[in-house]
Amino acid sequence: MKNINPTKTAAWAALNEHFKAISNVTIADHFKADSNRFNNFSLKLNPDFLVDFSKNRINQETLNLLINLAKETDLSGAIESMFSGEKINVTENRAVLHTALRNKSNKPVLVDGKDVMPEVNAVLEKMKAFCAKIISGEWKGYTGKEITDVVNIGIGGSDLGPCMISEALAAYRTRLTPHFVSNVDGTHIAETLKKLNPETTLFLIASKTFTTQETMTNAHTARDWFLKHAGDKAHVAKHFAALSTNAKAVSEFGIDTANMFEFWDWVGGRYSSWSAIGLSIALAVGFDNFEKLLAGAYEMDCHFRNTEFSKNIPVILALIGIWYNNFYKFESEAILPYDQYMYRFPAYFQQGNMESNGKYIDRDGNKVDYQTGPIIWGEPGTNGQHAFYQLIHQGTKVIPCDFIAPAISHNPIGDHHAKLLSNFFAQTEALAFGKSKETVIAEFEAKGISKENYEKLVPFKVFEGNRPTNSILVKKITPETLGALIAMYEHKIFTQGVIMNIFSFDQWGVELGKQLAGKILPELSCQDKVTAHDASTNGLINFFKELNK
Ligand SMILES: O=P(O)(O)OC[C@H]1O[C@](O)(CO)[C@@H](O)[C@@H]1O
Repeated sequence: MKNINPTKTAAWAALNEHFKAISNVTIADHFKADSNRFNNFSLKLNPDFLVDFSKNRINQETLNLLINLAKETDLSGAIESMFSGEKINVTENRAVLHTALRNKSNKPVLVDGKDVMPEVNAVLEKMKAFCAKIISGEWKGYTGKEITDVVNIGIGGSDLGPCMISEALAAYRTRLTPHFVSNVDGTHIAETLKKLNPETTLFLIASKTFTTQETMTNAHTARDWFLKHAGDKAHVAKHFAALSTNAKAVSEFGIDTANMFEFWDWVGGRYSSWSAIGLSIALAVGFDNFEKLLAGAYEMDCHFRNTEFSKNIPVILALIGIWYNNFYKFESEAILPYDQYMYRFPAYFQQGNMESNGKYIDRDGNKVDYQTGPIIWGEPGTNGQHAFYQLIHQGTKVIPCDFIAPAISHNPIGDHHAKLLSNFFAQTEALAFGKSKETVIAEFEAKGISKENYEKLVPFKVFEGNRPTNSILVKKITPETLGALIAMYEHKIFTQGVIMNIFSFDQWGVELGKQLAGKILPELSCQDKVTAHDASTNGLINFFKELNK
């Protein structure tokens, strides 16, 4: 990958000029100027997957200049570097190959001259066989009963993806009930264990490193709870499996490596749901559906790798994001799924995006003087409408939003879905076009309300509009569609990282907190007052100790 400061490119200078010329042009103006705007500013991955990006503050010139930026920063070269297994995660000296995990072409992908596909396929086969045994009930617990509940113990990428995907595909559930424990707060595991019978529970300890404090603490608590009931350590083999890259730590924990599902250091934690980390997904929705998820992601991978930038969905979404973050200085983006099953999708991409691109050091080790990753947040519609949309419509901050919806519901009850989707369509229309003063007045007058009674209310009821959105409308949230949607955001994040000249696949920013927590932990149980920190931290720790006396 070439290290190019995006702000030093000719495209950036041209974008600056273009921004001055266009910043007062509204989304409504853009629609007036182009009667074919919907067709010109929307793309399809396939007949069932549409991305409409017409309700943005862009025109064709904006896109052309942004595409020049992608070309000048060698996005094409970076895409090939990633897919072909180059060690683009430089600070950890690793390749970045989540795409190999769903490489349905099975064409070789080389890391250090070795094809990774045989290993990938072997683990998939092992997962398939394991799922078949557990789901069919052939696998029995220590008292001879079938497994009924699967508890994934992991955190971050070893939790958010498995949980989000298992929930998003809940309509495809097998007979197994999945549970997810992540927080080191003892409440999380305690409340989960209350619902479980040790005789019929399978624990999956999901940790790339198998050293993460939260996960190992929860795993030990789960094992203690299990052994309290089962007694004999030999029974652990029937009830614990590990998903990890660290075979040594797995066997030290007491899990038979026959029950270990391996992945590799070239799979980033937040990109690992496609690997053995996805075992809880495969158990929850069936291995065939897990494979369909991979196939959907592969379709998006092929689109991303082979499509020219002007028609490339993740690239266009990434460029629009850069445009807002850097030129308009809009700081956050909301992801708003109009699908209750997808309620964890925003949280998933909070990690996906913010852990990948929340960085102020560029690939040359210098501090950047431009914006890198945005703040990502969101909730499912329509709940968000009754919570924070007020600010999106009339606040002083502009928040570009992605609206995501399926045309067909898994639960077609009465007119629920029509109501849901009418809101989905209405919101992006309202955000883009708003409501003028004239319309507000006309509405009052149509109701026969006198000017004297409505006059003071008018400013509060005006919506200035011009609030940007993307709409992603798919036929149904199937495993394939979900796989494609996830891969779409992954590649958007990758594209932004490449252009912003940062390393998207490390996460050094999580280390300091872990390091300090390690120092503080023994201080919490010692008798003496602590004095080693700043006045605030000392004060807080000492007050905590007092409260615990
Ligand atoms: O899978 P592991 O090694 O337990 O790590 C869990 C999570 O911790 C992090 O390393 C940092 O919080 C994430 O990147 C990762 O997803």
